Amino acid sequence: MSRGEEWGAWGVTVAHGRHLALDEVTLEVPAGQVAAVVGGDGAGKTTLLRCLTGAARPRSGRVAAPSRREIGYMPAATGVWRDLTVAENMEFVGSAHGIRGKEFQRRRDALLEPAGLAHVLGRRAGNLSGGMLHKLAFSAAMLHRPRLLLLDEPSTGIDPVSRIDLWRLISQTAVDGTAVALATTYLDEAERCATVLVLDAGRTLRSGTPDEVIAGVPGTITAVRTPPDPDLAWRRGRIFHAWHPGPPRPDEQPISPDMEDAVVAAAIHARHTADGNERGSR
Ligand SMILES: Nc1ncnc2c1ncn2[C@@H]1O[C@H](COP(=O)(O)OP(=O)(O)OP(=O)(O)O)[C@@H](O)[C@H]1O
Repeated sequence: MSRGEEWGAWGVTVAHGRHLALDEVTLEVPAGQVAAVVGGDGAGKTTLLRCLTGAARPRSGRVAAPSRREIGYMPAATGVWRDLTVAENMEFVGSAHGIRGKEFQRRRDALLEPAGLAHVLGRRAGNLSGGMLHKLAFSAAMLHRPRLLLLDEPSTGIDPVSRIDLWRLISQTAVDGTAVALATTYLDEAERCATVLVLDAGRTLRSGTPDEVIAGVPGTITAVRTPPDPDLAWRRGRIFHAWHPGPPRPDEQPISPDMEDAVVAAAIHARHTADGNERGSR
């Protein structure tokens, strides 16, 4: 695929029995960009990535993805073999893709050097730190130069410094022209992606650029010490942010929301609308 073409899923619905894991969801993944899929447990993030790999078959909708050999996939559990060394993990993946000899070594070194793993080739993966393990999984997923890279919660559970390292690798991969889609529960990570798709129980709550998602927050968000309604508020450090569906009241000073505010407010709004509950509009 050359730059400018686009992989993705358009209007896909995936059902498990009567349960809809995805309900007419669209995700576009252009080359050279990182597209984030965010949402809580069971939102449908993994199912959407699995649609792009061909492992999940939508009941309706359209998927455009390269062949499986041109997809890199890093599962949430990393997919690394813990009993194998770093070098053996890379060799195993390399042989599965038919990459051997000098070409393999060049590619392995080009990935492990920036990942900070070149000096631990002989260490068992099970003895790596969490951050190193995730960077090894990322390197293995990138070994065959995939056109589409899918990362399922790549930075969950790793320390903040490793998160920064991993993000440097992810950003460079997109800059080099790969199309990247990742599932994450970290909203600060979503904020730095080209596009964000916010899922909740298989439905699209919001999608667009981070600025569009933040600008699309309905109602009013304020900063308060004591929330008037705990169901419509969330903690931000030592204070709370509170949402209501109407315009700002005369005594209110609305805050400028960030991605976390936007996503939480969108989820509360969806619940509020589904309930037909007008508590917040007084
Ligand atoms: N094979 C399956 N059979 C039945 N239900 C499934 C199957 N796979 C996923 N689901 C259901 O589909 C919904 C979406 O799951 P999915 O794993 O895509 O969510 P997620 O956003 O990745 O969350 P998590 O991080 O918790 O996995 C959930 O309700 C889940 O229980």
